[in-house]
Amino acid sequence: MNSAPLLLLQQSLPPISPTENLIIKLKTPLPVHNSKTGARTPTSSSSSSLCYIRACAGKTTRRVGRGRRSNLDDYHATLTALNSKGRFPRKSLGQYYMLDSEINEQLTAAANVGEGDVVLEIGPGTGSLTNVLISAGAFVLAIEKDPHMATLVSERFAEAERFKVLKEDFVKCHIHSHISSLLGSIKQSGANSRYAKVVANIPFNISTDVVKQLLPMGDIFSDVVLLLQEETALRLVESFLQTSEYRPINILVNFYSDPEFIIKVDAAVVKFKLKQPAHYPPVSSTKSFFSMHICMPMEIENALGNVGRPSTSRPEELSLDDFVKLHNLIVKV
Ligand SMILES: C[S@@+](CC[C@H](N)C(=O)[O-])C[C@H]1O[C@@H](n2cnc3c(N)ncnc32)[C@H](O)[C@@H]1O
Repeated sequence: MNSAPLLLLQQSLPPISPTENLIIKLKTPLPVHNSKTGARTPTSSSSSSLCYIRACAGKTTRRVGRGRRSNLDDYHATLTALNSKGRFPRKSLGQYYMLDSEINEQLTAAANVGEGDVVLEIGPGTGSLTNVLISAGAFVLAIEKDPHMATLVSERFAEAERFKVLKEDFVKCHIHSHISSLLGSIKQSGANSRYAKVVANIPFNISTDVVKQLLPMGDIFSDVVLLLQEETALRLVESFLQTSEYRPINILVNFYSDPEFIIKVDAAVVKFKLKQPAHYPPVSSTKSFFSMHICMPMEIENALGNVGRPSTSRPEELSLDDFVKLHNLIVKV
C-alpha cells in the first residue's frame, strides 16, 4: 500500500474510531486536498473508474479505481453517516457505498431525471445517490432492506419533502401498488408524472430478481437505470444469438425493453427503456409466452419449418421474433 496517499486521506477525513476497524485500501493515489485553499489536484491519470466502500470479509474497504476525481464532500458524508451508526457494510446485503458523486450524477442523467419525476431507488444505503436524485428535483421512493440503513437515510433526508423510505425487502414488496399509489397522489397534487423511473446502485445478488420484476412494468415505469456488475450487464445486454450466453433472460429483457449500455467502468450502468404494453411483441398471452410448453418433436419441427427456421435449430439460434412466431403457432390461448 502506498503510505503517502493514505496520510492525505487520514488528514482529510473525519476522525474514525479505532474500534470501527476501518480498513482503507488505496489502489491509486487520491486527489490531493489542500486544506488552505480547498482545491483538489488529481494525482494520477484520469481514466474512468468507480470509487466506493464495500463489504470485505466483514470489514470496510474503500476501493478507489483508476484515478477518477473523487468528490470529497460525498466521501465525507458517506463516512460520517456510517460512523454515526458504527456500521460496517454487510456482504450478505451486497452493501458497498458509492463515494463518487460523478457516477451518481451519470446514473441520474442516464434516466434524464428532472423536476417532478417519480424515482424508485432500491437500496439507498447512506443516501449518496438519493441526494443527487432529490437535488435533481425528483420525488424519491426508496426501498431499503437493512433497517439500520433505512433509519440512517430517513434521518439524513428528514427535511426533504420529496423523499420516503420503506423498510422492506425489494424482492418481496408490492412495488407495483406502491408506485401506482405514489403516481396517483402526485397527479392529484398537480404534478404531471405519468410514469416513474428506477435509478439504483443495486446489491449484485438481487440483480436478476430486480430485472425480472421491473421490466414487465412498462405500465408504470418508463426507464430502469441500474449500476450492475460488468459480467451481469454483458449477460443481460450483449448476449448474442448463436452464443452459449444467449439465455431465456435475454428473451425477457428484449421482450419488455430496449436495453442499452451507458458507461462501462469497473461495473456498468445499463438503461432499460421499457416498452409500453401496447408495444410488446404480439403474443396472445405473456404468461403463456414465458411458460414452458410440452410438445411432440414433430410439432416443433413443423413449427420451425413454418417460421422459416431449420428443424434442427437450437434455442440459442432463435431470435425473440422466432420465439414469438413459434409460440403463436403452437399455443392457442
Ligand atoms: C450496493 S449498496 C448501494 C448503496 C447506495 N445506493 C450507494 O450507491 O452507495 C446496496 C444497498 O441495498 C440494500 N439492500 C440489499 N438487499 C436489499 C433488498 N433485497 N431490498 C432492498 N434493499 C436491499 C443494502 O442494505 C444496501 O444499502
